[in-house]
Amino acid sequence: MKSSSITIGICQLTVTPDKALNIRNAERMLKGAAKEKCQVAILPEMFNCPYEAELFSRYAESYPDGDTFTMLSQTAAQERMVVVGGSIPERDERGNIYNTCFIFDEEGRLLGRHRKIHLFDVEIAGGTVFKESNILSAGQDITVIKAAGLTLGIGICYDIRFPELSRLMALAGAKLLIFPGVFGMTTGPAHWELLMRSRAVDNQVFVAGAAPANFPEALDQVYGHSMVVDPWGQIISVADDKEKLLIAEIDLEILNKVRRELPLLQHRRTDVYDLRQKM
Ligand SMILES: O=C(O)CCC(=O)C(=O)O
Repeated sequence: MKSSSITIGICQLTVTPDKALNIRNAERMLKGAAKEKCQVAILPEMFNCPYEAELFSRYAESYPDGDTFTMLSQTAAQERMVVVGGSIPERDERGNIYNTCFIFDEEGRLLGRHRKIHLFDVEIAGGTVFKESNILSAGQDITVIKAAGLTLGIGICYDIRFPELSRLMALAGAKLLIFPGVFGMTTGPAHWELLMRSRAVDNQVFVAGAAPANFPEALDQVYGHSMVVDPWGQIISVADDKEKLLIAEIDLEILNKVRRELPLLQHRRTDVYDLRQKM
């Protein structure tokens, strides 16, 4: 492996109604990623809880208490690997519930936390109907952190549809954007790959999308297709809808080459338009 690159692993696991089983599965796949020498392992959105709004409150945990946090932190420390904990329902001290990604470093310490900013409130005729804001509160912060010698930007699922967010993360130095996400069978086949590749090309960054595997007995079928895209917009690794550990190499030489040859970010006309983070 080159010194300019790191290996990441996406754990595309099956999420069942059994929370304890989901946590054990996540631990098993994280350990599998460590065996493959991944420096960063990534779990999907809501990996401890089926994606059903009524269940979020029942499966929620308050940091630092809870079986999910304990497993994430211990596994990160035991395997000396950064763990990007997909997301879980998180309850704050006032009882609000967020869709939150917790990130742990190689010592098992909490590195950062991303609360999903854009809530998925949609009504697609003949397809998906969902109103996350009935149950969830929205995050207010943009999450860019340094881990494993790399700057990471984290968004969750619907967050990927908002190019401003990805651009702000890229401008803050993120070289790998990570989106745990559960796209269903309405928007998944139409938009998942398109969005991953668009954000990669827009910002000349690597993009990793971490989805759960499809669980045939689930109420709603999910699309799966975890993938990693390079800064040229090429898919370098992709799963189908089955359980899989997806490995990819993030080589910053590729990113630097793309940015050198096609200096998109330098060509922005900030004298004509501007984009600012508010808080
Ligand atoms: O944007 C989409 O099509 C899917 C988003 C979603 O399922 C979510 O944010 O939970």
